[in-house]
Amino acid sequence: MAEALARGFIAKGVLQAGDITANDPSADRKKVFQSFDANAASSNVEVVENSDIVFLAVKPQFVQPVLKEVREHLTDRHTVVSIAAGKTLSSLLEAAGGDKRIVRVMPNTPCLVGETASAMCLGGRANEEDAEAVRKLFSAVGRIVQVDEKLLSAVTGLSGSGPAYVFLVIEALADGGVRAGLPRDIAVALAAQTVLGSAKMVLDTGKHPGLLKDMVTSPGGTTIAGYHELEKGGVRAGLINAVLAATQRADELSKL
Ligand SMILES: NC(=O)C1=CN([C@@H]2O[C@H](COP(=O)(O)OP(=O)(O)OC[C@H]3O[C@@H](n4cnc5c(N)ncnc54)[C@H](O)[C@@H]3O)[C@@H](O)[C@H]2O)C=CC1
Ligand SMILES: O=C(O)[C@@H]1CCC=N1
Repeated sequence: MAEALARGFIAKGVLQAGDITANDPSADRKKVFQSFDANAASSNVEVVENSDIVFLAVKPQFVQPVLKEVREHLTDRHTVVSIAAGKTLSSLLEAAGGDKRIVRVMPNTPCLVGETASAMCLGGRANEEDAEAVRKLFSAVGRIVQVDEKLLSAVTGLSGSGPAYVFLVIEALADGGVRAGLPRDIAVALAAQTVLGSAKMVLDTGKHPGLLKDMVTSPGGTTIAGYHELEKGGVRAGLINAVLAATQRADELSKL
């Protein structure tokens, strides 16, 4: 995620590569950052010393140890942004010290292509200036909304994890095309463009997705024949349950 965010911010010109300093215990991961001209640090403290906005993009179980490692170096200058699933503002503040400016963001991987769906909430002494700085970064790579922290697990279950569900849908649609005789590359391209175009119609028209579905569905036609199979297969309930299961898992992670 750190790489996807950094590459996205640079691609959209909201940061220069030289503005970014990253650390990772893995030498290979550091080389990835250097490959696009970001600075590699030799410690997390060095990252904090070189940055105004400090991103915490480690796995949830490493968030508290990393914050404790750098807390003495976090000053009034710093906005701390955690993207870790399930790590609450109160646990972040406890590890960082209560007087810090902390923002929780739940992004998703399409930030890499400038199309993230992200949500944020503010904690500690974080103020409107911090919110604006984070909004500026994430709006450059997609959309960001501000929500109450109690909704962040649901955001994680829907848009944080959601790209995986959509990739499954694209893969399965392409498999259907292959089963019906299309070459794989053409099937994947048509499936992905269909998802992209449909998503754009929802966002651009503001019309209810059910209404847009009805516009495709001719009486006695092809679409209703296919659509009936999706309902028989429980696709709708499967997607609802996926979001719910991931939301519950985010809640569980917040209690660990
Ligand atoms: N992958 C995704 O789609 C999303 C992930 N997230 C959150 O982002 C965070 C990172 O997830 P991923 O990027 O998927 O994981 P990842 O495992 O790909 O990246 C984490 C990186 O942290 C490094 N690391 C481990 N210990 C460290 C330390 N002490 N100091 C500095 N770096 C250290 C690891 O070597 C690794 O390169 C997680 O907390 C996850 O909940 C949030 C939204 C979406
Ligand atoms: O699977 C995960 O835990 C992370 C959080 C949201 C997306 N990926």
